[in-house]
Amino acid sequence: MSTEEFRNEQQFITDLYTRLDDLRDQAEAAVDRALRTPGTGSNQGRLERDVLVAEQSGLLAALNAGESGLCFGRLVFRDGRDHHIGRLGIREDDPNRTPLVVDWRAEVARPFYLATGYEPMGLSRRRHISTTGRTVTALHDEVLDLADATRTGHESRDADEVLLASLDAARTGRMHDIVQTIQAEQDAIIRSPHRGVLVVEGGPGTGKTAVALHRAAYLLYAHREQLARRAVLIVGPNPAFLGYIGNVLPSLGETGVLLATPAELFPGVRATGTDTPRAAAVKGSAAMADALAAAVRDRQRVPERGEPLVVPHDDGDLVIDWDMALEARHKARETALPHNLARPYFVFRVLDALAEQLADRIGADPYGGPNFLGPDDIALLAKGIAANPEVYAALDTLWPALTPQDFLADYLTEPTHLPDADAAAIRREGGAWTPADVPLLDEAAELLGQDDSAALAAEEAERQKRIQYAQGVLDVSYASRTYEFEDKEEQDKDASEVLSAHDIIDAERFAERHEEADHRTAAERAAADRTWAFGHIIVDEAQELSAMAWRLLMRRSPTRSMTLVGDPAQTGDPAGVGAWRDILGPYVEDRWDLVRLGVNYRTPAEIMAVAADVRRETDPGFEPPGSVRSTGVEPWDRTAEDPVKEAADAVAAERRPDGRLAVIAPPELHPALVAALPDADHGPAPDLTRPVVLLDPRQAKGLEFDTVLVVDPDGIRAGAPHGVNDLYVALTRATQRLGVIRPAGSSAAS
Ligand SMILES: Nc1ncnc2c1ncn2[C@@H]1O[C@H](COP(=O)(O)OP(=O)(O)OP(=O)(O)O)[C@@H](O)[C@H]1O
Repeated sequence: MSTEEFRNEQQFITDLYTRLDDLRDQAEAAVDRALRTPGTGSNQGRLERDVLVAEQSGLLAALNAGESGLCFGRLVFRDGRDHHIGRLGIREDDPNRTPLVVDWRAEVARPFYLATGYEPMGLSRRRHISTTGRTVTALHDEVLDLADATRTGHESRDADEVLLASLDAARTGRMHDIVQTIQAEQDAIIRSPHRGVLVVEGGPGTGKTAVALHRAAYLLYAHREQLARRAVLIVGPNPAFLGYIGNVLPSLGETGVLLATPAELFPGVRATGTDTPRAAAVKGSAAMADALAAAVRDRQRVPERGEPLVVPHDDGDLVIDWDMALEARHKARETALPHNLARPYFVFRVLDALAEQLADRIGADPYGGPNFLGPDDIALLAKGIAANPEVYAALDTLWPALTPQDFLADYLTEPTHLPDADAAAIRREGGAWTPADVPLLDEAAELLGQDDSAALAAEEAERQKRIQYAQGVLDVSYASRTYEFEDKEEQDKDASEVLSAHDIIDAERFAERHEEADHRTAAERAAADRTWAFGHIIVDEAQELSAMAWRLLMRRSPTRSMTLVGDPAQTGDPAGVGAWRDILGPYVEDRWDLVRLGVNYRTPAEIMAVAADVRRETDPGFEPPGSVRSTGVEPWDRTAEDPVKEAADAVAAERRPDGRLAVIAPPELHPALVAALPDADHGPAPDLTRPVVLLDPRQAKGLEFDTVLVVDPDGIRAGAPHGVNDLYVALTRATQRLGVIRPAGSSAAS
């Protein structure tokens, strides 16, 4: 080992952290100063201060994120260029702002991930720098220019040493970033253009999630202006998964991303209920869109023929009959507006017709001459009708204003436009919203539209009040100017040249200037806005989404800038669509790209062989992704009279002081397992950082553990509707060891 090489690198790292500390101190001081500044009291002053605080806080978060593994690589080019690569770009405090360390996302850093001996990309040497805290622990050099005879003493025999060490490391219950070891096939996906739809398919452990998250970080770096304003949405299958991946982007210095499950995408609704698999499948099916559209039309009623609505009125009864309502409904529907927005057309049409009706009755000439009433009289009659609350009550029964929540709750009590069996599966009186209801609420919101005319009118009234107030302020200023300037003009003729507020601004603009600006981040605003259009959407475990959930997501992405990652072989959701063509066809036809990841970084070959056998039972030609490593540890498979006790014994034997163990079992076994495993965390959102957790196969999706015990695989396989897929998921979660426990009497251990 060349100690000099090591010392030099350590010195560089030490200096780099000193610079990081300086930058951090500066950012902290800037935030502190801004917060202490008393502010001018003006909104403009407050806004500037808030923007500064937000900017510096963001910078501080990024600098704090860089603390661990700040610099992890170095590129030495044949032409003498020499760059350190890190989580963040950091520059010297010199007039040229010389880069000290280059951000991994910069173009110049690319050879770190792509260069090979065959295609060295101008590199003479690539170095991986491993650190613990601020101390360099290892250097791994790869010589890419074979003509270069210089040796540092850190040349690696095995180019994948750093990757394998990272794959072998004990798990923590939280996903970590992979910036130090991104592989070439992954790099190509991470940096591919952000326009259009990109589908990333790959078997278990091929790094789909890792790639998706690094892609988000890359896009925010490469298109910061655009994406920071519109925000990036990352959709994951469940809250435990989002917790598992939640640290990766902050560790890369990115905080402006919204992570959500599809069930969280209707602001104001928390979906805490559960559906039967059958109900979830029906609610997720594309047929629901037509059923809901038809159900909304059903709410646009007309009286039965010969059974008109009669509304008592001062000037005589008003009669809303079949003809009148039908014609008004036709006109309203002709607008092609959503239900609530078309409603005023219906209402005004009926009001006009009623005014005519009354005029005909009151002003009719018994001798057949023209109506006695003039336009002004008829207008007066119309006004009287429009002021009659009973008229509105009648109109409400015909074309009610509806909220998505009221409409859907009502629809679910008596579902229509569905086959009887489907309707029976989703029929429900009250109860909490379920995840499968959320896309239906969104669909309903689209069909109904929001009649915000009342809100807009209130806002306009508020604005007028502000203008009046501002006018008052300007008048006072003008009045005082008269005296002030008259005095001054006496003494100083130039004083009349001085401009004052009223010279350059009118009341309306003055009022607007004093409106409160919205200071929330784009991600925060997006979370609260159902109609937000995201700059880019990344969907993990995309095969899980139902047709209705896709409709919701596509509405959030009018530009169709999306990255979808998934594996149809792991589909578990009852309504999961699976095939990409079926999912995407309706939205982008065939304008989408598909890339495949083919190397399994998680599951050792020994475990993958067991998992692949399960799939081959239904798909004999099945080929799993090749594992990048084997551990020499064979999975075990036991049959037990008491599988719960066996699981408890196995947990005691298998658990390690560091690392994480998961017991994955069908939900029916959970009560007994909870009792037998008092230490294991469990429930809807288990704490994955605990040494032992108990999960059902659906919860295990996307996660990984050092050791996995699968209890009752046949029970999992028998679960509806994608039992084989669920078992496949369960068997592919381990990075080191797998044990399978079968209750006696189930199929024999293989
Ligand atoms: N280039 C890499 N360097 C280091 N670790 C990697 C790399 N690529 C993937 N990994 C690791 O492999 C494991 C599996 O990755 P990931 O969870 O992204 O796979 P996946 O394809 O989403 O799997 P699944 O579909 O089974 O959920 C993770 O621990 C991840 O950190």
